[in-house]
Amino acid sequence: MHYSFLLQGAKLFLRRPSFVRAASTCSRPAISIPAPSLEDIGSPEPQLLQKMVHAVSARMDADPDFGLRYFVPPDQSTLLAYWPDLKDRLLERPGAFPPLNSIAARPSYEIRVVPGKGKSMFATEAIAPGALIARERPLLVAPALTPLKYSEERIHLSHMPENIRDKFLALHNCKMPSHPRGIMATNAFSAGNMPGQSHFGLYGATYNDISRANHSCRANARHRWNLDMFAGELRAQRAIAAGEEVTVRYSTDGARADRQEELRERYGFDCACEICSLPPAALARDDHTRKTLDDLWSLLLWGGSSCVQKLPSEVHLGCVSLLEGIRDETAEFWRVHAGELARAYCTLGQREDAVRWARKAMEKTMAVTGEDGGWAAVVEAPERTDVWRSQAVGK
Ligand SMILES: C[S@@+](CC[C@H](N)C(=O)[O-])C[C@H]1O[C@@H](n2cnc3c(N)ncnc32)[C@H](O)[C@@H]1O
Repeated sequence: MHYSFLLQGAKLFLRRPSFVRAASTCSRPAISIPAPSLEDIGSPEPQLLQKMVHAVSARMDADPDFGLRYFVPPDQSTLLAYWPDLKDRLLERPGAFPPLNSIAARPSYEIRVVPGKGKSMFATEAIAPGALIARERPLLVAPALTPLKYSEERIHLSHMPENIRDKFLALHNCKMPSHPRGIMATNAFSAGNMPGQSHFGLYGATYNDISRANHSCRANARHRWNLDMFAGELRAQRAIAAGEEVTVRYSTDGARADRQEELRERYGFDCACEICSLPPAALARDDHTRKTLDDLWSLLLWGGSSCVQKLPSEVHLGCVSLLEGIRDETAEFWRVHAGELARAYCTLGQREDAVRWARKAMEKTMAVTGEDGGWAAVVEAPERTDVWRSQAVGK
């Protein structure tokens, strides 16, 4: 069975954490978490993916009406390849497919060629953490989890309006020219699950501009899918200087060797970012810290928000200390830990620290969700918010 699931920025499955006593090698505070037995929980891992693909394939083979369908909105701005039902569900939403001029944002980037990297995105002005860099209607939105025979690019292309087909074909293809989904495999970002669809509903979005953002293991920007606008957004994960390259992290993490292998295999390049170029001793520390943070993150995802809130504040301080030690700006990590620290300092009535962490939580939440998550009010006047002194101390 040939299938394809190749998306940037999509962590499909959690790796099983090998749990965590961290940081002793980088003279940071040690973290010791009372972990549930993850061996007991087990992990879905690849069998689940395969089962899902087989299920789609079997249903398609049994039911000729279950094939992919195509939709082009009146402004011809995009091609949506969808499973039956999705179009109606999408179009039922108020204001679905808003016209292009209503989603436009003033661009703060330009695309230039960099030798060895191809087309690349650069900031044309200073960009604040959490701020919008680009908002763009994709050229193509298509299911990410599809037996290959149903979703070759040439089939999508035959439905694509001419003006966007030329742009799509001009995108980089790091696979062999004959690869049936090479352009999508190189350029698609996750558009998440579409409404009303479960595992068949995972979609990928391919863009004219956003797909020009290159990878860095210390990315300064993050992609998110905005279903209401039927558009993708790039937001800054940290302050970006005018002239700096705008980078995203393709779906890779862990130690340098693992990242390098995945990037070479999936995207055909050797990463030479500032982290991959660290000298050996610093690299060993960085690898260890990233692995620790990834394991902890997997645990938090398994445990959900209640697990996050039960962790002692020292754990969040320890994580922040680890993140600062490796200068990692991953917004997902930061928004959880900074948010919990802001809550803790609100509980203690320590205004200065509460505001400091609330500002960080606000910036990172903006980068992830496009909204401030209520943290702007805490930054403004913590004592006027519900979170101030509201939680039991010593939870
Ligand atoms: C999504 S495209 C990014 C835009 C691409 N540079 C272009 O010219 O359209 C992914 C491809 O860009 C290149 N690329 C991305 N990040 C890179 C990096 N850090 N160093 C070198 N090449 C990179 C690789 O060829 C990769 O397959």
